[in-house]
Amino acid sequence: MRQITIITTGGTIAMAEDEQTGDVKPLGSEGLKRVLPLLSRYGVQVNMDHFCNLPSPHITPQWMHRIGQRVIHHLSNPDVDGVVITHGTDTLEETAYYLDLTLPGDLPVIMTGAMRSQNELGADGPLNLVNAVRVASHPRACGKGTLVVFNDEIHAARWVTKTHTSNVATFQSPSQGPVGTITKKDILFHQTLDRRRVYPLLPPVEGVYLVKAAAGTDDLLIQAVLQAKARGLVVEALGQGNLPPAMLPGLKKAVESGIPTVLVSRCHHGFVEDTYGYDGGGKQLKEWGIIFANGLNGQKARIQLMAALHVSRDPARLQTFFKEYPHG
Ligand SMILES: NC(=O)C[C@H](N)C(=O)O
Repeated sequence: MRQITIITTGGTIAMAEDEQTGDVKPLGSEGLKRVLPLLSRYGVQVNMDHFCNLPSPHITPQWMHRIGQRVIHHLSNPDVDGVVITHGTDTLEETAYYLDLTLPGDLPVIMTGAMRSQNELGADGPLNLVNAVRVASHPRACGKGTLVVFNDEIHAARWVTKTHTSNVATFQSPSQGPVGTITKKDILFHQTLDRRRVYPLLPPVEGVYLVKAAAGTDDLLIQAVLQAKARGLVVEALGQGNLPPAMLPGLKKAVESGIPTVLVSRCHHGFVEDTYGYDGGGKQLKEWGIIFANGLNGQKARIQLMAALHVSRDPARLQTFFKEYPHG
């Protein structure tokens, strides 16, 4: 029998709907135990660690670090073959990516959750949990970094994102597609994944801000970031990595005052590049020393910067980190 530990952290998978009001509220993960006997047919034995019970908008980077330490604690037990983490879906991709960047070792670490709470019609938590445990106990899940199992699909932490507010097929990897599929009888991996960089498992550096560009936006929010003496800045730019000119004065000041600044695109596919030579175009931003992230979305680039700042604050070095671990 393979042995898998489930670490529960909360989210809708640990919630129930109030029959009077319809509000969905935290309940606890005890109800999930009901599905565990199903797993013996797959030759898996499961232990549960009820670690915390938070809606995922309450998960902070500090919590991500605590979850990472908990994973290491369980994986250091030689009898444990893999870990499943249940988590709210709203910030699941950020925790998954943090763990992907920081956890050493090759044993499977699988994250899952639910879009419908435990007593809602068509609740997806039980199936997602059983599937996640099946993947965690599969030898081919080793060495792939943190994976997200949801709605019969397996996604890489580096590519997956929440795409729908309520649909059970919310987790998608827009640029690459899923890395695997779960059928009733089988687990099929159809993409290879290699991990390139592992940052130290330290509490993520606080004070890294994410600012989004839109048509005509100015530098008001960047000025606030400057005043806050931020440790880092991620700017979600337009298209291939271009900004409205009114954002530039604050941005230039941020770069000149040594705040490591990372550029991503608000597009779901593709890379930011120094293509355009007009005012605010990517060429100018590259010349200023802004770090270009390869196909990462804004929230994940922020997580990577929070982890990478433990290793270096030098924009040129950080640029190599963001390049050598491509995501698009
Ligand atoms: N489906 C969910 O888990 C959403 C919930 N708001 C959470 O992230 O905790």
